[in-house]
Amino acid sequence: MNVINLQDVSKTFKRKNVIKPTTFAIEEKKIFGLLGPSGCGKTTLIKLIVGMLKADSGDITVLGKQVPNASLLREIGYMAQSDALYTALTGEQNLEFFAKLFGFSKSERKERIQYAANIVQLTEDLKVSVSSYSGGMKRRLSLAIALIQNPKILILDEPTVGIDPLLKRSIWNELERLKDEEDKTIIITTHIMDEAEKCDYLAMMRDGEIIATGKPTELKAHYNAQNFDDVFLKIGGGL
Ligand SMILES: Nc1ncnc2c1ncn2[C@@H]1O[C@H](COP(=O)(O)OP(=O)(O)OP(=O)(O)O)[C@@H](O)[C@H]1O
Repeated sequence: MNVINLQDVSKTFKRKNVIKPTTFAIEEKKIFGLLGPSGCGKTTLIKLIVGMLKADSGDITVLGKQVPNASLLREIGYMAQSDALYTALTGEQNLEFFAKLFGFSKSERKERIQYAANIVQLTEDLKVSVSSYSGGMKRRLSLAIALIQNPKILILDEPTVGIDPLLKRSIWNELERLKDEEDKTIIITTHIMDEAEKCDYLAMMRDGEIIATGKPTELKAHYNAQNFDDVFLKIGGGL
């Protein structure tokens, strides 16, 4: 079943056509990667899906509902590229704030905060003010916030930038577990090739267009390419 459907979706900023008419669907219980060079429109596309931007034309549905729809806020955990955190508060207070927004009881909040902090290895730093967090810690806290309401869909904009390789691996293990054991659908933007390899499906983007889609192995085989840089080159133009 498809949980996200885009039909002829386009977006223009000040005469610049950032998303050309785009149609695609994302299947449930999969990790779906959007891969492409800086400025190709990945963030814009996911902001359209989340409902933060309005498309100029076309239709977007998430879980059968037309976007934007307030009831979808509960179902989508969104981690933006720039961290939207309350820096005067501690990590725990940030998590508490978002958990309260979603109406969890006190005991549920405690459980969700422990879970989310543990996933991103921030448990030890929960009582520390976010103003003294490093860039990587802020990314981790943003990921924890995206997980807090236990959403059906996770949309993560370059979630592992600035995160060390060991933690990156454990975050990926958790994403795979969430998909396999908790039936989550995960959308991730990246320009890191080894992350692209780990996705179930990839959409390769360039200049506001999806230029190829498929399973990572299929894409490489189809273009007789060693890696995704090669695929981009073979389609025409580089990363
Ligand atoms: N609010 C805006 N107003 C005008 N132009 C914008 C706006 N947001 C994005 N753009 C432009 O749209 C294009 C696509 O940007 P977008 O952030 O979607 O790319 P991206 O693929 O996510 O890049 P990156 O990997 O660097 O994050 C860029 O040329 C950007 O300058």
